[in-house]
Amino acid sequence: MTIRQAFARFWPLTRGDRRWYVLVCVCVIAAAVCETVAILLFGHLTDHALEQGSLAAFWHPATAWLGVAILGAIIGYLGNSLAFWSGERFVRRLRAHVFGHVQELPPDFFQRHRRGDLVERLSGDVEAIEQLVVSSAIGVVSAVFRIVLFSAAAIWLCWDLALVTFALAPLLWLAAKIFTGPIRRFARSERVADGAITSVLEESLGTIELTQAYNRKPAEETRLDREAGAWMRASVSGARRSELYEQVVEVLETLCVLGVIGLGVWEISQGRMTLGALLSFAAFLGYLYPPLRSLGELNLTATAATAATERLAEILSAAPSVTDPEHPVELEHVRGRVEFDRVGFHYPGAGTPALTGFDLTVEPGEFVVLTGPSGVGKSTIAKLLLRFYDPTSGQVRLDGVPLSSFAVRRLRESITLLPQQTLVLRDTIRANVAYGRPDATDEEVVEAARSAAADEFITTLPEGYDTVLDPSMLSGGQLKRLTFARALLRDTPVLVLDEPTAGLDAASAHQIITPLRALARNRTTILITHDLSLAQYADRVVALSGTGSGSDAPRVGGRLLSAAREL
Ligand SMILES: Nc1ncnc2c1ncn2[C@@H]1O[C@H](COP(=O)(O)OP(=O)(O)OP(=O)(O)O)[C@@H](O)[C@H]1O
Repeated sequence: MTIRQAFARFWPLTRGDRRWYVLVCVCVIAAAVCETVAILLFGHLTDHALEQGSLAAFWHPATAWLGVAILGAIIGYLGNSLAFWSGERFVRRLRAHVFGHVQELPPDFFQRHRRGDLVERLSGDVEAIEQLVVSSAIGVVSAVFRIVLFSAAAIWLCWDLALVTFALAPLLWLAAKIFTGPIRRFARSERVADGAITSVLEESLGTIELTQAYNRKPAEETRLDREAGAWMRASVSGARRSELYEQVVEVLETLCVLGVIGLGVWEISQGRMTLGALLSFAAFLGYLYPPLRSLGELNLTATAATAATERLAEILSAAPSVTDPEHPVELEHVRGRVEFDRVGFHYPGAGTPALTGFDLTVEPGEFVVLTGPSGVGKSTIAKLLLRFYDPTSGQVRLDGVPLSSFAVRRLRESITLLPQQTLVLRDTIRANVAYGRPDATDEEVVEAARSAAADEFITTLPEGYDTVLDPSMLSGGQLKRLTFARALLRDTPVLVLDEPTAGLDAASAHQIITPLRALARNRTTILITHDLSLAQYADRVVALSGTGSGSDAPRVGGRLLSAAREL
């Protein structure tokens, strides 16, 4: 991606803030004008006060110089503060934009990308793009204006000396051009290595018990060291190139200063120039080189930022797997009839289908246990019902209407999923229970917790419902009951539970039976499990065969009495 493409990709996000950038540019220009006036006053002071030794000639230009310096300082302060503020605003907006997009992406996207790398893209890469889109853009305007202003003043003072100075500019550009390619390469490697380091740290800290129990400390350290080595090589090589560039520029500048002084001495000896004019000219040179140099450096910064741009653009180009229809069907009074009609599904990029020709109808209020061998597609059925994906063939319907006819948000308001993993937040117990219904009253939260048999252990915690949850302070069964309370509070007509007893010992699994039945009461419930002891509570058991199609297990009086035997 070129700088121009990278800039064009993210510039539209600055809409609404551009007036602030214009104001920053105005401040930068005003500050440069103040500097120019100050330098001219310095020349005047040299010729009229210093050379003549006249104190009377000192006061007037000195007062004016001080006034201009104070004005320049105020404008500089306002401009720089505003530039910083608007840059950070852009970072915030860009991060929110990418984060909003990431939240709509399907589960397989998160399986393909390491979480640490995504975190790095949302933090470091976002800031690098700010450098390109806001700071560099303002920097270019500022540098160009200063160059024009100081050049005009230098030409006005002494045009032949100015020509010597300008002869150097193409050399500076050439140097920047030579160094751009390698610096960009190293910047890209550094960004990738940053992501890899965050991933290793995140994975390693997440599995710390496994690491300790299996004595894998040295292996984990080697893993981090490998990524850190790649990062260090890229970082040091990039810094070396940048430093070399700086030094080359220094030498070029010295060359030019010597040329100017030599020529200036000759001009003074010929009586064509005063000492004040030469000193002013040298001061303009001092002011002219930083913006000239910063143009080259901005090119390098922007080049380095394109690596970050590519990484964020990759996220933004990943499309959500489902979208809302143009005219969504309104969902009111959902009864909860769920139908899978000849459903086939292929995960993006997978070689074999996860489901083929799957049929299942669950009547409103029915409690169905879904079982079958591992990998047969049970969790996939839950994902299709929540519309994380649309089926590749066939249809999933709710109350007879295809799921794709509903707005995704509204559909998910009617279905509650309890995923296999017990997901809790580091927040209060109250906030955890009310996660699916933040507007619930305290009474409703307590009521849900009571029905889920969670109230009994919550009230023994030091601060009851206000205790900030640390998952290690509760048992697996208690955490599960907490998520049941969360689901109860949502009170949706359809409920999907994915392996609620997975990871629980027999005693904990037994503890969740009563809350589970409370949860399933009066709503369409699909319970995915390998644990056939749960089958006795269901109206029906559906066993998925290896081909992915469903078959109803025999029922006795509407209730399966010995599920294990029948299956
Ligand atoms: N994101 C994915 N990309 C590609 N293939 C996938 C993805 N997720 C699941 N699969 C595959 O789809 C098939 C069905 O997976 P699914 O998780 O639905 O099975 P399951 O019956 O729930 O298994 P288990 O009982 O072990 O949880 C499996 O072969 C699995 O490897």
